[in-house]
Amino acid sequence: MRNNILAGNWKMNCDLPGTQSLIAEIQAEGIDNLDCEIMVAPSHLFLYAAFNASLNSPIEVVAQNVSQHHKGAYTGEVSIDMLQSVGIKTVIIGHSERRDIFKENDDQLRGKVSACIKEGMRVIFCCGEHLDERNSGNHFKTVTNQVEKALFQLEDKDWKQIVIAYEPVWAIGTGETASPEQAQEMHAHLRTFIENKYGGKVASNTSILYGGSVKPANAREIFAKPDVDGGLVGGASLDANSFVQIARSF
Ligand SMILES: O=C[C@H](O)COP(=O)(O)O
Repeated sequence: MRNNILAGNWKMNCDLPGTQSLIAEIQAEGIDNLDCEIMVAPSHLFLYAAFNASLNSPIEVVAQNVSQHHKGAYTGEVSIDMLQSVGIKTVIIGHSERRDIFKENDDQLRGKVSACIKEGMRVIFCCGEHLDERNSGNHFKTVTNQVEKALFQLEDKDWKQIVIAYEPVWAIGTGETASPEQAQEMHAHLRTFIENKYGGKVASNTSILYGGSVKPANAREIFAKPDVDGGLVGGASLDANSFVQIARSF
């Protein structure tokens, strides 16, 4: 049985006081009886503070990225072991900003996913097409390729640690949301793609989140779709009231 999940990706926003106060504001909105897991992804620098601020609440603090290397001469990188040592159990991998701006490729993402799974981390794996890929009718192929290249080395049992986030790049931070029908169509396509490789049990137990300009006004309609199991939210996650409104939209 798969879970509903709402994850807030804070990207490169919020300093230390801002991180602590945003967590306190989310808690103050009243989040004890939500019908979803609730996660926030602050900057690496403030993960430990965020982890401490979230203790005794349903909020899980997760990381925005991780190195595929375990230790050594990788200036500026953060390892799985470092994340785990400050209480982090889940990491976002393959966000389109990591792919497009920082040129992370399928091989690196596959390495990151494999390393995380081996070390017991949960992974929120992002995939999504650019506008030209959708306009040329290649969006299904683009997205299934991303999933195949980074995830299809995994064994059946590993999928308990995988969450997928479908984020059409043209809908990220643009105010332009995929319609609920477009989201459902891609999520169903992905689930069938996973089923063809791993079988119905793995496919039906994998949470698939939608990301791209999710806000309180559109969340309920998107989350109502049968193959949409929640959201990965950027901009609207930086406002506690909006974020919790979205969390109440399941
Ligand atoms: O990780 C989150 C996505 O990039 C969506 O961002 P957004 O909600 O600001 O469009």
